[in-house]
Amino acid sequence: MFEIKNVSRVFGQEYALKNISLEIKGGLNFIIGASGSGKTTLLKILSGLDQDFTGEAYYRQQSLKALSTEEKSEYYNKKIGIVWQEFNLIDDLSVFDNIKMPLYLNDAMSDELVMYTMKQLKINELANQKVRNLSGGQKQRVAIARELVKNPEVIIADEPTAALDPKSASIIVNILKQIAKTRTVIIVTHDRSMLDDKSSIYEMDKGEIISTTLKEQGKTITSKKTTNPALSLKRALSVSITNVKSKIGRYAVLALAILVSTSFLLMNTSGSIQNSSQNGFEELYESIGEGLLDVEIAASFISAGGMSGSEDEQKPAVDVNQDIAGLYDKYLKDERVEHVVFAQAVGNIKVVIDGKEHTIETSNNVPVFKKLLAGKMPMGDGNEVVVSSSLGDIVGLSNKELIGKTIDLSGTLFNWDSGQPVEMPVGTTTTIVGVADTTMVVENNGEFKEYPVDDSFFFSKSSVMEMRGQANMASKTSNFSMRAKSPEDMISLKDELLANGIVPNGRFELVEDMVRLNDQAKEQSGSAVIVISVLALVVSLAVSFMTAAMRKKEYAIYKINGYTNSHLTKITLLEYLLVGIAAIVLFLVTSPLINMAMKSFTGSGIVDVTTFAIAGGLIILLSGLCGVVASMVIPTVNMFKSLKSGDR
Ligand SMILES: Nc1ncnc2c1ncn2[C@@H]1O[C@H](COP(=O)(O)OP(=O)(O)OP(=O)(O)O)[C@@H](O)[C@H]1O
Repeated sequence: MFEIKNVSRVFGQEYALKNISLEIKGGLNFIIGASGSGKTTLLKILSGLDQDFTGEAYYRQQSLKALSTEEKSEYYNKKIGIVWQEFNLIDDLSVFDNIKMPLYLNDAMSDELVMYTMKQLKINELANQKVRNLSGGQKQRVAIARELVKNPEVIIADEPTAALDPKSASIIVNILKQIAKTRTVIIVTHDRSMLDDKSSIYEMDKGEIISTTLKEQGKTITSKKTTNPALSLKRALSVSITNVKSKIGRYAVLALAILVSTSFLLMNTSGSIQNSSQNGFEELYESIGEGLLDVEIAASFISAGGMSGSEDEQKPAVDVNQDIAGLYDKYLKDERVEHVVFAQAVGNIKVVIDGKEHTIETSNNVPVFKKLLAGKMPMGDGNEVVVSSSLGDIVGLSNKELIGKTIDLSGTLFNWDSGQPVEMPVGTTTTIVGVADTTMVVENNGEFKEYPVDDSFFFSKSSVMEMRGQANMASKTSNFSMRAKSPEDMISLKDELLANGIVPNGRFELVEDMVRLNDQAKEQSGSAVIVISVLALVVSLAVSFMTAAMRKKEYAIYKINGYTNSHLTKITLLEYLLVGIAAIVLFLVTSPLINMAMKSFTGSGIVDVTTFAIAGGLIILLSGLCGVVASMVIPTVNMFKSLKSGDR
């Protein structure tokens, strides 16, 4: 069965095996000798674990030195079974799952075979117990059962009784002797009490065979025709599920770590970083109103000395005239503009509504637009108007009821064409399309005061033109005001107007300061979030790597039962896929909490389906990455070192 010809193994200058030759046939075989005599070195060669020797070693004419990775996998899974002094079972798996483990690579996998073997070894009642709770003798029986289900041609036992009490040791020896009746058993030991006169005995000393006692051979299993062990995706998933279940705490921590890093990464990717200075904006909006973002364009105004700059401030007040023709139409369709309204003041207004005439008090103020309360802005082609909500109080109609009413409006306009104000009567029949809050907010020493401006009417272009025509005004263009969609849009509009030689009016400095502050805070909280997410990512990867490193012995146990690196990588990646799925479920369950945390940290939360989809994708990506990092440990596993750890 085994043929060893002139084999030597040297470590440094020292010979662990010195030109030994032996043949092992069927039945029970003992390799004995004192500590350091070379028994383990020989065992490693017989089991294909050490291929770095001189001479020749064959198993059934197959060179052990030339075994490829695939051939080794087949050798371990179908031809030989190794029973170790320290059992080498997976402590967190049940007795049943430990014994079944090699069978996933085997076409003949069946739970009945596992049950049958457990019965034979009288451990069937322990089937569901975790291995870590068993006695040494019970563990060794589980280890033997795991090797037996493979139906191997040879069982090699390395000091199988050394860790057992005498009673358990004698049970194990008897079991091995029984097994030797049907297949080859090789026992490596220094315990001479195990020997009997029916077994072949090879005695070693200082790396040499010093005596050989050959006895009549028992039965051997005729060489089996076997195939390369394969692990289907379904079976790999079964192994992964069993593993995850057995170490649920470890995988829960991983899922949690992935969840935390995803949450922080989400703050970067979903662009939801807001910040505390947003509150500053909100406060301003609340006190000043959305009018904070208004950009006013006037054909003429009196400048107190320019927009800013100490030099300009010294300049005397000047009349500024600028050509604003066409600008209303231009900005009506601009992406950055929320709405455009004419700032056309009409005095002595009388409104006929539902046949009744109402007089509106003249404020001598330009119309004030704080906020649209109902309807829409007067930006259509026909005669349209937005009125103050105070009109509703005067005529006894709600904001909603006002909308759609056609009114006759009359009043006066001042024509300045001659340089002197000439009051002209005007009138228009127009339809109410919206109702606005027309309260004026004035800031005085940091305090905001509100004044109602009831004669604020906002006309569409055609109504304004109609009235300006009646007042014989030469200019076809009235002053107007446009509201930017965002602070950034407002600044961009101002810059564009200035570049085109138009001086606009608005609270630009205030908004510019806010934008600057906002950007700074965004940058700071953005980099804090990046640092935290990178940290969380590193922690997840480190936890994965460390967990994998802690599993080296477990991976070695799989390998000595025939699993290849690619089988184990498949299992590990599937485990991390399961972790990812668990993290997604955890994310969905805890999303209200995560939402709250993100809101308090960044000012905005995860609310929409897109964010949830990104979260799902990120979790799977991260789990995959952790799986890949964990899998990198697999090829580095030194089987013999991991399985004999602490033994040398
Ligand atoms: N990896 C190694 N590196 C260096 N020396 C080694 C190594 N493995 C074995 N040796 C040496 O080879 C000799 C034989 O060791 P081996 O482990 O085969 O003996 P053994 O009979 O199995 O001993 P024990 O019963 O104590 O396990 C010893 O002198 C040992 O120090």
